[in-house]
Amino acid sequence: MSPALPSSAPVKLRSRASDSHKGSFGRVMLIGGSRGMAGSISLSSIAALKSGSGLVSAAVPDGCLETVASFHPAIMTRPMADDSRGRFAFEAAACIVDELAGVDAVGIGPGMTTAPGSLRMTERLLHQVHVPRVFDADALNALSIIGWREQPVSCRTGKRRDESESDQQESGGPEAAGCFGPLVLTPHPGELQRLVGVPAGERQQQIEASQELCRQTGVVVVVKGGPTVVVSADDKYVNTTGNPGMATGGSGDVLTGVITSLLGQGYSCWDAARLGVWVHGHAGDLARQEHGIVSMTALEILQSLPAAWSGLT
Ligand SMILES: NC(=O)C1=CN([C@@H]2O[C@H](COP(=O)(O)OP(=O)(O)OC[C@H]3O[C@@H](n4cnc5c(N)ncnc54)[C@H](OP(=O)(O)O)[C@@H]3O)[C@@H](O)[C@H]2O)[C@@H](O)CC1
Ligand SMILES: Nc1ncnc2c1ncn2[C@@H]1O[C@H](COP(=O)(O)OP(=O)(O)O)[C@@H](O)[C@H]1O
Ligand SMILES: [Mg+2]
Repeated sequence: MSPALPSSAPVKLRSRASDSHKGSFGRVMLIGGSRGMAGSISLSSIAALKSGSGLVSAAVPDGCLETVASFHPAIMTRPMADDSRGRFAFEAAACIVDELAGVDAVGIGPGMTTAPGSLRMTERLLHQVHVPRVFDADALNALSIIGWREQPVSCRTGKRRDESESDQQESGGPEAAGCFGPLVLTPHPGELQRLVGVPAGERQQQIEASQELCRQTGVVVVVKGGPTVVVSADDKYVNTTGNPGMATGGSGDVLTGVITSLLGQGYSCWDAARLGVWVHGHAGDLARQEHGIVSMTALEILQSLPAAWSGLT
């Protein structure tokens, strides 16, 4: 029996002009990975490619560069300083802002660990980078650890107040809407518990706390689950695709790449998050159809993205 046709996508896919070139569809960078978790950032990077990005780079700890590079020849890799355990070193954070010159969107977090270098990297991405960003996995854990909402941040400059005397006079703090620029958070319930302090089992309360977070900071939150709910300051979207076969390691890493790609193509955070979760769930449904709910893996979700996107063009 074939599954029911999917409900329609919440956002219309943009058409491609005949004179478009790779720069027309966004240059994106995925940041993450570590020794032992090179697969996660590879899944994200390939998902971005398969979601239409013109150019995809992966910034990874030097020690896992060859592994990440070997998964797909079209992914460019940027070696970043690593520590003795194959995680981002503190020095990696020093040059990440320069690495992002000319990049249209960034996704950070999968497989990154919460090593000191990763915490610093996340902090830089939060305060010093203003292109649209997706924070997932360990970037979310890093936010919880660094106490991102308690830090006095200038909405105008993005600097911490103690970094700039002139900011002392400015009104508004990190709680003012839009402080962090265009930013999508993609927590699963465990990560969300760390972020907002509401237990993973309390789904409705987690959604409400996420919306409060959106109101205070201007971010968009993808509350993962079955079904995933996308939350903004004044709206909620309940996704209609996906299935429990997607409860398999790496499926969220694929989503990170999909949403980052859409941000790089110019979709707003709200549209990129809604369209991203929809097509990701649709790919999951196609993977289930072909491989079954028991055996499907994140790799099959990734490999179903072309068919999922084709249904929209
Ligand atoms: N191939 C690779 O390289 C892969 C690498 N990966 C990388 O691994 C790193 C760790 O990420 P993670 O998500 O595996 O672990 P973590 O953040 O500790 O969260 C788990 C905790 O949250 C709780 N929890 C409650 N509800 C939950 C829910 N619905 N969904 C999920 N969890 C839920 C859960 O509760 P429990 O299961 O114990 O009931 C547990 O206490 C990260 O860098 C990631 O990118 C992965 O992407 C996989 C593929
Ligand atoms: N029961 C389910 N029904 C629908 N989707 C699910 C279900 N379980 C997990 N998913 C989806 O799979 C993904 C899991 O993300 P995440 O937990 O971050 O995985 P990982 O970190 O292993 O890549 C999310 O997009 C989530 O919505
Ligand atoms: Mg995850």
